[in-house]
Amino acid sequence: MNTTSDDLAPAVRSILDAAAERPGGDERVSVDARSLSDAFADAERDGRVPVIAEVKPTSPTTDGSRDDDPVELAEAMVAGGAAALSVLTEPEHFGGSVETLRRVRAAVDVPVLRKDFLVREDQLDAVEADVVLLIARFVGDDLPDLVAAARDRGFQPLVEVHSREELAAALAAGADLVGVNNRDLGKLDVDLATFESLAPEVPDRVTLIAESGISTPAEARRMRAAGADALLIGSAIMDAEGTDAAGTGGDVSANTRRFTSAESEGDV
Ligand SMILES: O=C(O)c1ccccc1NCC(=O)[C@H](O)[C@H](O)COP(=O)(O)O
Repeated sequence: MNTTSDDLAPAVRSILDAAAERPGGDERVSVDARSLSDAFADAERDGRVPVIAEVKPTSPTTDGSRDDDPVELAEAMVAGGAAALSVLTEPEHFGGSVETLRRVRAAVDVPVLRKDFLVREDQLDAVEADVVLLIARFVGDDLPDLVAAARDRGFQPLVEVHSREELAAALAAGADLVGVNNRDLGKLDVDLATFESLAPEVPDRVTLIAESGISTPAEARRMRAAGADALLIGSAIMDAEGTDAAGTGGDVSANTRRFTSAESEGDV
């Protein structure tokens, strides 16, 4: 595993350069985390597809941005049946912040994932969250130590992979929450077949999440049929393309409901 400039899209190289500079927290955090697997089980019991809805104001692959209050967006996602939320804390390329995550987590009672590009242990201490993302491709040989450091602080580490090699590294590091990212961070292409090819290699004991590129209820069903315990969905819920001049976009609650009800009778 390596992350040389050659094998990363320029936007992703820029994200990683910024991440390397970003400071950590002043004090070690200790989190009383809300259980992600309980939240998924609750959703299944209610007949909702377990969805982690992402508060993602913008991104390198999004035209424009949504400037609505992130807390209002988060509450609308929960009203739409989201089992959990993901909040970008990366400021320079995604319009996120640790303060946004703090406000969202205080306003909702579902688990909240901190979505960022963490590369050092001290960066775990920047803000409390229930789940933290560790991207196998970016942390390389530090993955086992970062998984342990996250757990020591009370976080549930979600290890993101995109290849067989990264999946093997995640399992060797003891990950029990794995996300398969359908987006190739080398080219930024999205291919849902990525999840379909890796899912059969994942042991049943692992909670498996399909990430990125899910844009219709039919695609949500496709990922579930391939073995996804839950789905991480950002762009299709934020619907930034539908934003007006004030940065206000489509109905996030209705957008979320399309996915959480994707397996309900009558849905097409
Ligand atoms: O979303 C991007 O443009 C992006 C670009 C470069 C690195 C990472 C990127 N996204 C991070 C994510 O993992 C997604 O925000 C998340 O999986 C949701 O994806 P989507 O539903 O396709 O918005």
